[in-house]
Amino acid sequence: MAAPSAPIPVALLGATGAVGQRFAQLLRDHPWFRLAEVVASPRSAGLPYGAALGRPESWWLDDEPDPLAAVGRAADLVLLDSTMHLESPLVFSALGASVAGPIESRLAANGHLVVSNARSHRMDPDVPIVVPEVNPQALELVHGQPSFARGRGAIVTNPNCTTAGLALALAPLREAFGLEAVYVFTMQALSGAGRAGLAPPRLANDLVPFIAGEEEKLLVETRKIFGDPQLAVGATCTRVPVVDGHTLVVSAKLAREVAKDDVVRAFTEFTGEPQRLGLPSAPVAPVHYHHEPDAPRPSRHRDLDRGMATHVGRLRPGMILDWNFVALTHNTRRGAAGGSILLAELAVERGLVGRG
Ligand SMILES: NC(=O)C1=CN([C@@H]2O[C@H](COP(=O)(O)OP(=O)(O)OC[C@H]3O[C@@H](n4cnc5c(N)ncnc54)[C@H](OP(=O)(O)O)[C@@H]3O)[C@@H](O)[C@H]2O)C=CC1
Ligand SMILES: N[C@@H](CC(=O)OP(=O)(O)O)C(=O)O
Repeated sequence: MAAPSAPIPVALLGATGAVGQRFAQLLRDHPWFRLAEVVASPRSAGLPYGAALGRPESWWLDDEPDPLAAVGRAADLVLLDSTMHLESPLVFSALGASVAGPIESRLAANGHLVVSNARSHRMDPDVPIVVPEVNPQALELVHGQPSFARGRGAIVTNPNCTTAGLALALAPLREAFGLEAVYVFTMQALSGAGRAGLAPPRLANDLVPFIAGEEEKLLVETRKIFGDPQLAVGATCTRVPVVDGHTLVVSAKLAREVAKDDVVRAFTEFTGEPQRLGLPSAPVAPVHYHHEPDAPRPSRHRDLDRGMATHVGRLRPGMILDWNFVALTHNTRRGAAGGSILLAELAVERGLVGRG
């Protein structure tokens, strides 16, 4: 498709949080979108965005230490309160789930397409959870949303950051061989817990073998993305002292017997609609297969292909389920802000932005 004739103005809710800052960084030079409105809590509203980001313990992107350079011209925008009227047709939400639900619903009713990272609406029957390479057809669900049917806006979501990486790693196997059951053990980065995880004192020389609600979300969101309510998905989720990048140890039972070469080929040949359409944030390959014995590792692999791919390695036959492997995904790029921006590009391509 042709790029929009002029950049589309976008609003960003939760602009000061860990995911919001990643959005602003990724939007700085985006060819289709221009960050025009930034929204945060009442404690930040009224401040220039750059000044809010410069407050002590306010900047969370370890890979770009200067907030003003990271967000560019958006530093001059004044932070709005979430009750204020927004002009932008496209709204990205990086709000905490405790406040996101009603704010996102009101904006959709007012004609905005809301692309949300929050879990608040993910499991609503008429709200799609979309991983653009895996289930782009799910965008059709918006036609069932009352606001959309009235010619107004809609809500679309990307999954939980762990689910996003799991779905990308499983999709090639499911597509090529069929998938019957999955067990996943996760080692999740500190940035997954937002500023609560990144603020000092950071977890060190320790791990936390529990993340509230995460194992349940992995089950229900994976089933919804694959449209398979029977899929068996077991999980144990842990927090480890890595800043960015969720690492998953996956065991998968396939619907038929296959050789290792076939599995590797399924990973390496997997591609999707973002690649076919040449969307600006699409990774060259959604899944990168690594042959080195100690790959993938967060520090070496999470940023490859702009942090938008899932990295798979250590593939070997399993004693309990058919195949074991390790999958790594950048949680605030592909798992959050980058995944949302890719989804918004797909929504633009489908004509879902600017109806209201
Ligand atoms: N971190 C990750 O890897 C992932 C996170 N998510 C989801 O993304 C969302 C954001 O996460 P994260 O950035 O980590 O969270 P943070 O806690 O770092 O940031 C929360 C943001 O919400 C704003 N906010 C809080 N209360 C209000 C309010 N009443 N009105 C308007 N804005 C408000 C905060 O503004 P202020 O600074 O003014 O308080 C801040 O900008 C969450 O729903 C999370 O579950 C999803 C996938 C991955
Ligand atoms: N729970 C994830 C991040 C997150 O916020 O997930 P969700 O958007 O599903 O609440 C983590 O801790 O790494």
